[in-house]
Amino acid sequence: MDFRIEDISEEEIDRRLSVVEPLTDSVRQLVDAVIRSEVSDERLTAAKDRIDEIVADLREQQRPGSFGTPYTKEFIGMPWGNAAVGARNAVAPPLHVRRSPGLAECEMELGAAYEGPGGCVHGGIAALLLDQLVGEAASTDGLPSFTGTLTVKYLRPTLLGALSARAEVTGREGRKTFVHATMSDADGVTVEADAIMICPKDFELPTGDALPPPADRRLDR
Ligand SMILES: CCCCCCCCCCCCCCCC(=O)SCCNC(=O)CCNC(=O)[C@H](O)C(C)(C)COP(=O)(O)OP(=O)(O)OC[C@H]1O[C@@H](n2cnc3c(N)ncnc32)[C@H](O)[C@@H]1OP(=O)(O)O
Repeated sequence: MDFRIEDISEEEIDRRLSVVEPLTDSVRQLVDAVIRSEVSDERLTAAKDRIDEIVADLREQQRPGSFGTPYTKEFIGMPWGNAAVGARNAVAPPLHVRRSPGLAECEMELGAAYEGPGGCVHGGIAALLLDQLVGEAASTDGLPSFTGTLTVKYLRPTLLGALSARAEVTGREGRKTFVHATMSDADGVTVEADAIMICPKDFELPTGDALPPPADRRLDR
């Protein structure tokens, strides 16, 4: 796991987010526009050329590998490449997760980029988002948990649009945390999941000069 420390202030995090979040949102718009565009083939080809130019520009300076999850000394994580919540990741819806002890909740808007069956959310996307949420619920005490087993039950089709999701810890047993999660539309639960989350055997929390107690740690931005 990547736990590199980046010694920056919360103000600096906010400054960086104020730059990358609008960019990521524009890329999300681009993805949606490409999926649904009905302009001519010539205009699609011209769009490709313009996008290729932007890609070449961004490639001039690239981080090797993935983004990872850097932490500040105060233990604020920056999982900005994360597939479900990453501030720099246009693949992420993103989820803006609210956490309290043993609980993680969020609302989201899933559009054309998340389609599986026509007009409905892809089952793998629902599983991805619930996986993130069970991980966040299991980790509200500051210790990370990996998904050991995730069992997903699709109760009825989830239409694309406004949705909410919730994950709640239902029990703990040694390094194992049990979490129940649901995804819902306006008419109720469409998908439910049960997870066994496991804190890895040899995991040691990184230490920081000003490491706050677990309950006060902000796990990510
Ligand atoms: C800097 C700090 C950060 C702070 C906090 C930040 C958090 C901010 C939120 C992040 C949220 C991200 C959410 C994304 C969630 C993913 O996507 S995680 C990625 C997908 N999961 C993986 O890649 C996990 C891959 N597997 C592994 O790494 C290892 O198999 C595991 C799961 C860590 C377990 O390994 P281990 O510690 O060696 O486990 P082991 O000692 O064999 O077994 C311990 C217990 O667990 C049970 N067990 C083991 N494997 C399994 C399994 N697969 N299923 C069920 N039970 C199992 C065993 O039976 C045993 O039970 P008991 O005998 O104690 O009753």
